[in-house]
Amino acid sequence: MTAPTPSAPLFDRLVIIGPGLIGSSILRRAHENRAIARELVASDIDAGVCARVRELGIADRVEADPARAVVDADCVILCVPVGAIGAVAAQVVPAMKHGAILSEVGSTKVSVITGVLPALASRPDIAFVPSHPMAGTEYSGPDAGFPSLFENRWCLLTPPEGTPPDAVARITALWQAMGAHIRTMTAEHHDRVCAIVSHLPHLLAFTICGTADDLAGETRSEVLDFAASGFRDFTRIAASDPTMWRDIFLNNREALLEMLDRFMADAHAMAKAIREGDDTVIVNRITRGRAIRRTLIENRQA
Ligand SMILES: NC(=O)c1ccc[n+]([C@@H]2O[C@H](COP(=O)([O-])OP(=O)(O)OC[C@H]3O[C@@H](n4cnc5c(N)ncnc54)[C@H](O)[C@@H]3O)[C@@H](O)[C@H]2O)c1
Ligand SMILES: O=C(O)C(=O)C[C@]1(C(=O)O)C=C[C@@H](O)C=C1
Repeated sequence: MTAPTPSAPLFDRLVIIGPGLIGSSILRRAHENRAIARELVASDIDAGVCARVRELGIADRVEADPARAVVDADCVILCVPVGAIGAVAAQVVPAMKHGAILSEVGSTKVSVITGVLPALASRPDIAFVPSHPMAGTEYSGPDAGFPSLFENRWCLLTPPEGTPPDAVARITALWQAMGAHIRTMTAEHHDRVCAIVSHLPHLLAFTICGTADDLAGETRSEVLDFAASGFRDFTRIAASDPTMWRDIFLNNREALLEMLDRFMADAHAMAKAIREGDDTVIVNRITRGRAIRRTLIENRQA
């Protein structure tokens, strides 16, 4: 009796451009589970990041030149800030092999897809499958990543119309191997959803920290020293990377401003209720917030 042949890995060569928090987490998981890719290659614009990824031993090969890194890859995932994705796609696409898959993990989608499409115009053989893992932390860089980052988290796919279903199925399998659950949607819907559940909360956190800090400066008082856990929860989010968040805000401008307008209208309604002593409006608003938190906790436990 012959031993069963182990099934081939999902990808022969998987390339991560930008092995920071997200890219290095993908590498770590794929390094642990060799059914994901036979060979892992990483490339970064920052020589220090390349050196650190070599030290960490989470890629089989590290290339400073992204065009060299992607040669013969089955799948290339761009894990760079949103504002750099289009330019990096233009650098790597001409060097990609026939029939390979290009993916990216940007936090916004409409402008990212618009930015990548020109690079693909002369390469109809390359399938493009944008993805967005709804997982992260306030830390960045290759040391911040960890293999379980995507476990039990959503990963949103926004394949443009006409993307070959086989490529979507392979990127789905990749994220499932990362431990994520998949949802497919249009880029426009993605950007509106992320504007309210991710981008606006970050905007509020950056702003409230700035307001409190200004107040401390103006009154020369120690307001921030007394911050208890409520304010500290905001400061965790506000500690996120400035380049990443500048790019997200500027690249999801319309949806973010729409959600900000809605939020400001609701905040004004709350201010009016407080001014007028309308306890029904106040209590209703707080009760809704509490119910949302409880539902999230129950769903995560399920
Ligand atoms: N941090 C999160 O919570 C989170 C979650 C989901 C998606 N994302 C998205 O993932 C992407 C990466 O985010 P991150 O948190 O891993 O960032 P990060 O800063 O940890 O890593 C980004 C890496 O990209 C490199 N880079 C930047 N420009 C480059 C270029 N032109 N060519 C090659 N490398 C380049 C940087 O040197 C860095 O090593 C962003 O698009 C972000 O919007 C982030
Ligand atoms: O947990 C965090 O610190 C995050 O900011 C992660 C978070 C989010 O807002 O939930 C941030 C940006 C992403 O595009 C996806 C996830």
